[in-house]
Amino acid sequence: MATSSGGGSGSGGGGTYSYRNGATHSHKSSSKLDTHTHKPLSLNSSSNSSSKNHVKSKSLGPSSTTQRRNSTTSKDHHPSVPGRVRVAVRLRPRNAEESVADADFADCVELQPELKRLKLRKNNWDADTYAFDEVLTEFASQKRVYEVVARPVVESVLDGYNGTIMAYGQTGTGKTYTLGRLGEEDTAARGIMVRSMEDILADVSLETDSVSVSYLQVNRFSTSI
Ligand SMILES: Nc1ncnc2c1ncn2[C@@H]1O[C@H](COP(=O)(O)OP(=O)(O)OP(=O)(O)O)[C@@H](O)[C@H]1O
Repeated sequence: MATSSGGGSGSGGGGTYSYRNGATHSHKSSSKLDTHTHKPLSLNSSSNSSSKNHVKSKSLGPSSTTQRRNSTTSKDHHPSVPGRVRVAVRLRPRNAEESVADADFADCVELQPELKRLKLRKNNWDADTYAFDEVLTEFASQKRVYEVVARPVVESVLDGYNGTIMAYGQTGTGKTYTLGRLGEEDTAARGIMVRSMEDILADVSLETDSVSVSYLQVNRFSTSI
């Protein structure tokens, strides 16, 4: 949803898409994009080892749900239509500069996490409301963001589906923080990429599976890998 870049007046609303089954998604926006794609992050089993009781074929389609592993978490995390794009919005805390300037974005952005809605006030009498699959406040931990946004996609990848996690938003809204933080100083700060790799590597067999990873950053007309 292109409207998930909530966070007016320089606040940090970053949208996060997650998607599985390998379809592409595009939207028209001049925002900078960070893309963490699971398609190149492919899992290839080099043998038909029976040591794994779940399928890792990339050719599985949505109709192959009967072949999916019996994962309660997968089901729990996919209460909605399987295969559709899910969109979350995360608001970052004010930074020091904004605090000093007493930026008033709190007055124009109102998160309603229970209702999974974000309200953008245009003025005292008018507001637009946007619905999301997840609404993550400035107090949401990296762990929580991973669990609600990325873990379902990682589990789908481990079931043999393609999946994509993409963060978008204007500069400084927290895309790199959300996706790319390594957490070297503080492991609680680990971002989606590190946590995804941890879960994937914990699940695969290093003897029989191969894992490749790529991380893309799309900035208007340029892409860096
Ligand atoms: N949830 C958060 N909690 C605390 N600090 C955050 C959070 N999100 C972002 N920040 C901080 O905000 C600043 C900008 O974040 P970040 O670099 O991730 O933005 P970005 O969207 O990747 O920007 P750019 O598009 O310019 O690369 C950083 O200093 C980062 O540490």
